[in-house]
Amino acid sequence: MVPANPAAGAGPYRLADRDAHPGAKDAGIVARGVSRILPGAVPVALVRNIDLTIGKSEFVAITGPSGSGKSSLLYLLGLLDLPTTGSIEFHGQDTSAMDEATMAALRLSHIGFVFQFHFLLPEFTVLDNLLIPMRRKGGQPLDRMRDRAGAILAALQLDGEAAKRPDQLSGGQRQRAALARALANDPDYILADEPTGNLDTKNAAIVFDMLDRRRCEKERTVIVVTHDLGLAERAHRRVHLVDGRIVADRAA
Ligand SMILES: Nc1ncnc2c1ncn2[C@@H]1O[C@H](COP(=O)(O)OP(=O)(O)OP(=O)(O)O)[C@@H](O)[C@H]1O
Repeated sequence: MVPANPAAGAGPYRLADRDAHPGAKDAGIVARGVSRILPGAVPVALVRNIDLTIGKSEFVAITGPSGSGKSSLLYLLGLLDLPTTGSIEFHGQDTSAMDEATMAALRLSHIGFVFQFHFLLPEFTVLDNLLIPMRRKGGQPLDRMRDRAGAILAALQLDGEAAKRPDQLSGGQRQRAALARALANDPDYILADEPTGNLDTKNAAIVFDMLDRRRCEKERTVIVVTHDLGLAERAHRRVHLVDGRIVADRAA
């Protein structure tokens, strides 16, 4: 149930602009007949024959039972893994024939990925974890990068933790730091694997608000894999997987 005035916030999450769902008309990531099969004596199909179009400014939740292929699909959509059959089109470009360097450049500029296990670099501070991808992308002076990183951290209520290393943070702070890093290069697509998993209500609400604000204010696309019914209910579209196949794809 979504409050009539989302700003009133009836639950842990507030949705800023639920009715602005633009549908898939401005297609950004298109999966066509995508399967991912691990070879072996008994091949394992992670996802099977997926057709999916995700457009600009959508907030999509990928749901399904454990082992249904949600993370595998997210990795494929985020160009972190390659389909065994079928193709992924990204911004109108077929990625099948791209080399790894081109894919890496696309990821660096356009995709922010929040992993299920944060994968922050343990030997660097939180601030440096944001500055590293920024410097790899380049294009602006270090002072500007620092200001931007500081603003992202402040928006996620992490301004006091910038100089800490990941092992000095709480679980919720680490999860938020991982989201901050994913946002460092202001990606067009934010793909997050269980971004609110194991978070308390307050931390989950901070994460959700940040994701929804990016979508709303900057027309970014958000795709989350989640078991969190609260988060899934507030997405504009829910794609449900069972045994690696899409069994439901519904606008909320
Ligand atoms: N490298 C791998 N080798 C063998 N099996 C794998 C591998 N990666 C994933 N799988 C299997 O593929 C299936 C899909 O995995 P995936 O992680 O995509 O599911 P999921 O829906 O995200 O699960 P969860 O909700 O538990 O995170 C699972 O049965 C998993 O055990």
